[in-house]
Amino acid sequence: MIQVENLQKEFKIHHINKTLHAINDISFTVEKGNFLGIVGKSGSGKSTILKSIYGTYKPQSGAIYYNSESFGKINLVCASPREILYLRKYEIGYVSQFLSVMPRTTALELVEQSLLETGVSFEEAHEEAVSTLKHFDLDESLWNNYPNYFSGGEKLRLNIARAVVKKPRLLLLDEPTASLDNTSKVKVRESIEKLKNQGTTLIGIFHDLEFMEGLCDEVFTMQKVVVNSIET
Ligand SMILES: Nc1ncnc2c1ncn2[C@@H]1O[C@H](COP(=O)(O)OP(=O)(O)OP(=O)(O)O)[C@@H](O)[C@H]1O
Repeated sequence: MIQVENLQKEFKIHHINKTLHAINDISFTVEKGNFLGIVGKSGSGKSTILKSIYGTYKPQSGAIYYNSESFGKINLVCASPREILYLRKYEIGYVSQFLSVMPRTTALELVEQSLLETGVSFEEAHEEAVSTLKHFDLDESLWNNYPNYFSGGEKLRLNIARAVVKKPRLLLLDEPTASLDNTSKVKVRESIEKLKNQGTTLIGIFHDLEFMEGLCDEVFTMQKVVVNSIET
């Protein structure tokens, strides 16, 4: 489903005149329906990999071949912004610890919108949104509130609900359980298992290794980067 080949991403830090090598020569493959866990020290480049797959970052070299339902085999490193937007809408989901909210949009509307943009009817979007929010135990009194002032855990559960409701083909998880209590973590785990059973391919970063136990099919360990910045 995903084949990452010799991926390299660097950032130019202009004010200190340095180039920072975030990831260097990363290669791995994820088969359809499998879950790859990425582990490694803080700053080793785990999020950079996920953001490169999601099209947020453009790597300097290497390739990310994704087996798309609509486009066939596509190299995400060279994909056009239009293709990336299409894939984000219909095929690839991303969950981070942070929720990006839309002004004057309630929690329920955010989850509904996620489905509406794929072309389903309002009734279907509403029904699915309600059952997903219930599944993640987001208190019903919050559904019609704006999420700006939600707690960290509430935002996170909403963020996960938004991605999961679409049942994406590929789901990228960037520490989605970071600020959750144990009960919520179990809910997330259940959803991941359900998605896996439905054939979703997953790549996830978790600091909580216990959480990954028995969930991942494979684990990719980032090597410690000894020197990752050079003068330019
Ligand atoms: N947009 C950016 N601009 C400049 N440097 C960046 C940017 N994004 C990431 N980096 C740098 O790239 C390196 C890798 O960051 P990344 O967030 O991928 O690491 P990580 O392994 O996910 O870390 P953590 O576990 O702490 O979240 C870090 O040194 C970080 O400072």
